[in-house]
Amino acid sequence: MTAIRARDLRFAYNGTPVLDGVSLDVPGGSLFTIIGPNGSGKSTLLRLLAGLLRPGAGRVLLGERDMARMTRSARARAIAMVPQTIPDSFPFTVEQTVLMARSARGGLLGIETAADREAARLAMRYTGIENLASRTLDRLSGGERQRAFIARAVCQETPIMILDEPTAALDYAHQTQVMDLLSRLARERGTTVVLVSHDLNLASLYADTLVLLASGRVVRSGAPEDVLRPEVLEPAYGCRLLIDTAPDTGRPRIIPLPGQRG
Ligand SMILES: Nc1ncnc2c1ncn2[C@@H]1O[C@H](COP(=O)(O)OP(=O)(O)OP(=O)(O)O)[C@@H](O)[C@H]1O
Repeated sequence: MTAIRARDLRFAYNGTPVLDGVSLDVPGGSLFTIIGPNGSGKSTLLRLLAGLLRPGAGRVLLGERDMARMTRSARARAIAMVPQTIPDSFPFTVEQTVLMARSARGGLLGIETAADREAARLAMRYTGIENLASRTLDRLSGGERQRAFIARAVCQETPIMILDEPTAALDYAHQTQVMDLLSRLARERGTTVVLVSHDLNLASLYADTLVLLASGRVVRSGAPEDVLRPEVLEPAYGCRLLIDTAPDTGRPRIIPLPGQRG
């Protein structure tokens, strides 16, 4: 089943084109990763898929529903979004932040039910931040703050979760913890997870489907071994890459080489 269908999406900021006819199908209950060089339009594409931006042309369909016709609250019940930049001056505790997800689902802010608090507790446990529940976000490290926002998205209990570089501020242990968690959400709850990542090795390990974007167009999409190939990646990124197969996982392993591509 296809959870999200994008058809010929075009988008420009103040007349400068950024997406130039992007079409993709995101399979339901899978982990879908968008990769590509800086400025290729990945965050813009995510914001269109989340309904936070309107395409200049083209359509986004959630199942059979046209995103352009959905109300804001219908979108909030369908999609949870974890943004790329997480504010560092955020005067709320971790628990309050996570509970905000319930008002996105239609509850009232500040009037949480026991079920809301239980959902928040579970989301914090899932993301390993239960012990930080009463700390305010401005007193957390970048990685802890990132996990608090992921917990908020988990607590929203939506069928679709969209995350912009969710592992960017995390050390190796927390990168794998977050990616294991997102994989579990896809396998156990059937959540459709769409994310942007610059970490091609993590993408190789965890993505069911990869899409490579360059200059606002889809260059290649498919299984990691079909996309993570030197002849595909090197022209897109403009650098040299050594790609082999990792002996223990059998997945493509990507090592950047010094110097630019000729
Ligand atoms: N609000 C904005 N106003 C004008 N131009 C923008 C805006 N946001 C992004 N852009 C431009 O659109 C292009 C695509 O940006 P986008 O953030 O979608 O790329 P990206 O692939 O996510 O980049 P990165 O990997 O660096 O995060 C860039 O050239 C960027 O400068």
